[in-house]
Amino acid sequence: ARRGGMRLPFPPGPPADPLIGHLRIMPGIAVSAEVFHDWAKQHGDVMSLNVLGRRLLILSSEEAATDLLDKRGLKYADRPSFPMYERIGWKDALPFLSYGQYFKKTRKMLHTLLEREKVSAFRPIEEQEACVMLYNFLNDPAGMERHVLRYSTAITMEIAYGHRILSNDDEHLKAAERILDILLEASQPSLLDVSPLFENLPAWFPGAWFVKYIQEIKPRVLHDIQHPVSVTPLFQAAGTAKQSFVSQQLEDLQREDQLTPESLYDLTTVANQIFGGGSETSWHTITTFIACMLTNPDVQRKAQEELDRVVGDGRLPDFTDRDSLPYVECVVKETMRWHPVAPLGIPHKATEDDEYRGMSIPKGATVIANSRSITWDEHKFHDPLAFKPERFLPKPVGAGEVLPQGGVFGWGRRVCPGRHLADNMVWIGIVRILAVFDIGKAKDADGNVVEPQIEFTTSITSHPKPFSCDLRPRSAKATELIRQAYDLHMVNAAA
Ligand code: HEM
Repeated sequence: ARRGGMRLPFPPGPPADPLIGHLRIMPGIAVSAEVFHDWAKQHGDVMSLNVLGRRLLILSSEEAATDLLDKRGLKYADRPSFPMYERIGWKDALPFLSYGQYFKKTRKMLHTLLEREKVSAFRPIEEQEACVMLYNFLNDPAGMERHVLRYSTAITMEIAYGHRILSNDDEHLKAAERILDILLEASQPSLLDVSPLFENLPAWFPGAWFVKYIQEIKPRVLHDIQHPVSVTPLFQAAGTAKQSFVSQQLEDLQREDQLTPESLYDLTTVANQIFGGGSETSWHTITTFIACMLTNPDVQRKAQEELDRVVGDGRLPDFTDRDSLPYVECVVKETMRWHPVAPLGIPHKATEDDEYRGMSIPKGATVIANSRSITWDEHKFHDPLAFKPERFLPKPVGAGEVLPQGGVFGWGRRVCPGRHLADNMVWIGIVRILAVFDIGKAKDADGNVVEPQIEFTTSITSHPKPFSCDLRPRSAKATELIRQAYDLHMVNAAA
């Protein structure tokens, strides 16, 4: 961009090499959010990097991200290309789609299902699956990770496909778990980031690991996308299909005589976003919450005091209690602030030249809003690294701080379409765990307390590395409640 004949400067950044730019100092994806956060302290909340001639913009404040990605949403609605994700079978997955007709079509299909007013219809599924999670915690506390994964996967599977997960061995749980591994593996830098021409390298060529990887993983990925839809007509024919996004869409298409290979493909792709987008993210959030309770026992106690006071011990909390549980609400927010599921969000791309605060943003620049900086902004949050839910309570009881929604769910035209569903899934899961379980430190075989080490595995999303904890029902009454709720669920499941 130019002003008065003068070329505007690019936003500042760390010193660059004249030829390869910042390539040499670019951090790996696992630590990018932290490194960019540090750089921003020196170079400001709008930084730019040059990687082999490509411009990368890092926004490190809510203001900058809102000004560009929200207020000028159309200019930043595009995505850069994700060469590996596109080649392993996710080329039409909404998070990675370029802005255009197909994006608009699939986003609308998803939006229609997930609007704020519509998602309350899924509450019974969420409440039920929360009961299953509690029951699994009771019987197999060491398997906590898998039980949370089952919780989030079961909800999205039922909403998307009408498939009810009734066993810990259900194959869709493996598919959901696989997404975490694939996101990690396929986000490693590869020659494809430099040029698509490398796609044609022979698999034995040095550095061409991705050729074999794509060959191996793509059939798996495509199977995971197509399989749940391909079996739906069988369930429909047998009369056992539950109402779902897919069954509803299939019925509509059949009635309107619009069921074609293309419309079936679109439907399959969109349904996979509910499953792929929803199960991973809620799984990470609830596991992160458990890690935070382990390391912040005072917070846990305070939330439980509120629950005991408002709900008592005679029943499990449900959605009607939400407004009466302000501290629990803050715990959920603080979990999302303290460690956002997507530390760098998902990158956007500038579709035209732009200018901001007297600096030039060139067309084609990749634009990242660093959630880590935005939710740890010391101008907005006192003691930002500490886990302090009361920061969100109004003054004078709390600090009156506000959670930047964008730092959790993203921005503008690419804002997470599943955020209202996610909000419900995460809240009911967390509140029910708090109501009936004490999350404490585990003991080793010799009876010594294991001090928790909470670390994260990070690619585009971030998940706590395995940690041990002691999940203990809060009372005999709590155990009874869990059993009763589960029995009721099984009766309903059989119906
Ligand atoms: C705690 C749970 C969740 C978190 C923290 C989360 C976070 C995000 C973020 C940060 C983005 C990127 C936004 C941007 O580019 O600016 C995103 C996109 C997306 N999310 Fe979520 N999400 C969650 C749950 C869900 C659920 C439940 C679904 C589906 C049912 C979902 C589906 C999607 C899809 C399809 C996109 C891509 C949208 C696009 O590119 O236009 N997410 N999410």
